[in-house]
Amino acid sequence: MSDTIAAISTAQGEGGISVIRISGDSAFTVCDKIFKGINNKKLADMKGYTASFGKIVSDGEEIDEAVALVFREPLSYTGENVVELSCHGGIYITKLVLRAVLDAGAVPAQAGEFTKRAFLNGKIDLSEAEAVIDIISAKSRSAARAALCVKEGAVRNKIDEVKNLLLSTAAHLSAWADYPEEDIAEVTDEQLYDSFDVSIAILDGLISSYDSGQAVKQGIDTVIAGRPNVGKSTLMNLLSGCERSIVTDIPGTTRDIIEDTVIVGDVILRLSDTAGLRTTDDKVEKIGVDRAKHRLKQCGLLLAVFDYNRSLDDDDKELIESAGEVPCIAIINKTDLDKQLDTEYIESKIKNVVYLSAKSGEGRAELVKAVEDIAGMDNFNPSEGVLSNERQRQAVLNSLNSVKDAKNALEIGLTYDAITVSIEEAITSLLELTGERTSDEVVDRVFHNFCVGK
Ligand SMILES: Nc1nc2c(c(=O)[nH]1)N(C=O)[C@@H](CNc1ccc(C(=O)N[C@@H](CCC(=O)O)C(=O)O)cc1)CN2
Ligand SMILES: Nc1nc2c(ncn2[C@@H]2O[C@H](COP(=O)(O)OP(=O)(O)OP(=O)(O)O)[C@@H](O)[C@H]2O)c(=O)[nH]1
Ligand SMILES: [K+]
Repeated sequence: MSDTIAAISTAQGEGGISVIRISGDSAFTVCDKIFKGINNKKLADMKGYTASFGKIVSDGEEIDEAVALVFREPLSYTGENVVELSCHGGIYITKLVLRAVLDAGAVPAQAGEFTKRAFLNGKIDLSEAEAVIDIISAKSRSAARAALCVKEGAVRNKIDEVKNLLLSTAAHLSAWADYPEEDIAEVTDEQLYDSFDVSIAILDGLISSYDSGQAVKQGIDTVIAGRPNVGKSTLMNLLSGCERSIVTDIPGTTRDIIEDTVIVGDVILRLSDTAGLRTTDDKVEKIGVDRAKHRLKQCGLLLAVFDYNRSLDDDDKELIESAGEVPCIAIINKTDLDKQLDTEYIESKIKNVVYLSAKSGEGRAELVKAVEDIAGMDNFNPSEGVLSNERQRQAVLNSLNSVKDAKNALEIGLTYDAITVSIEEAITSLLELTGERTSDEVVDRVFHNFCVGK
């Protein structure tokens, strides 16, 4: 019998109400010691998914009025008996109620222990548990939507599909090999190729969801670069919707890197506005220019800004060259002014070109579209599953490689035994992802990232 655990599940701070969650075999008897329901109704006698109003009493003293929600195993978040006590929000009262629950026999929950129990009791798999963290930490609608899809099994379903396919293939192969005297239909090469190709397609799809998922969740490390005075700071302010960078008509206004996080359509950009790129004798400005050049070579997205109203110079050309090294959008700014720029040259060098007036906002929608395209948003379909972290990506990658090994073994005519070994490796990697076969260490690491009460 495992301990009955308790923790404050709402944020620490003053609010309307706070919730103390209690989970475990003795949740009802523990809470009945301190919760006095109206008409002396005992929590232990209540049906699951019902509520009672009452008082929290400790050492004969009334602490607060509260509502108790009862969940009966297995129908609860953790799969165990659960009581949720909602008391008046307030740090002092809430801690007092938690103390009373602990005095009555519960033990303090570890970080993520409720969700860990949900996992151990088979309510959710590891991908779904990890999605819980993503839901809590989501900073945009699309990040929240993606996390919710995963919580509802989008990744688990894909993995199950591949797993079942590979399991039946491996079973068929070994039955056929092990019981030659039985009347088992021979596995045809077509069937094998078919199950490998289907598996590869699904796993490939999951892998490619990862980068888009990261763009939605963590954001893309984005550098705004260009000659002095092209309008980089104005662009930054346009995207962030506030005056973040200093805009003046003096070239060389921005000298250090200014950072901000903005949501562009469905994508989060972690923007850095950099010093205008030019050769300079000013010592401080030169440091800024060097930093800008360094940053734009390692970013996830380069917004290379050009001035529609000025002709190309050597600094522009140097920037165009760097554009080949990272994902890049060329932004031709100040389209409200007369054309001086050789835009044909830029179009010939950089694939994604957007015409903009950062000052008026004209062209902003096209820029949003270009950013979403680069982040792969048109193929981003969270209901098809999004791998949410490196652990998941690695497991899928390992599985994918093993399926490819199996296919390769078939192509070069290795024995069915050799093929089966690769299929089994592929399955093992998937079981690690879902947590069906994984070490305590991995499970602990997953739940280590949770807050107490979740
Ligand atoms: N009060 C409260 N609100 C909450 C939660 C909670 O634990 N308590 N949640 C916590 O994250 C989220 C909702 N997630 C939940 C997930 C499963 C179950 C649950 O009771 N599942 C049972 C019963 C399902 C059924 O009746 O069909 C089960 O899966 O067996 C409850 C909440 C957000 N809101
Ligand atoms: N007409 C017009 N002027 C613009 C536009 N965008 C920016 N400007 C003006 O161009 C000047 C320079 O803008 P900034 O945003 O400071 O340019 P910057 O590239 O950050 O400049 P540095 O800090 O020198 O690198 C300011 O006077 C802006 O108002 C635009 O789309 N149209
Ligand atoms: K400027």
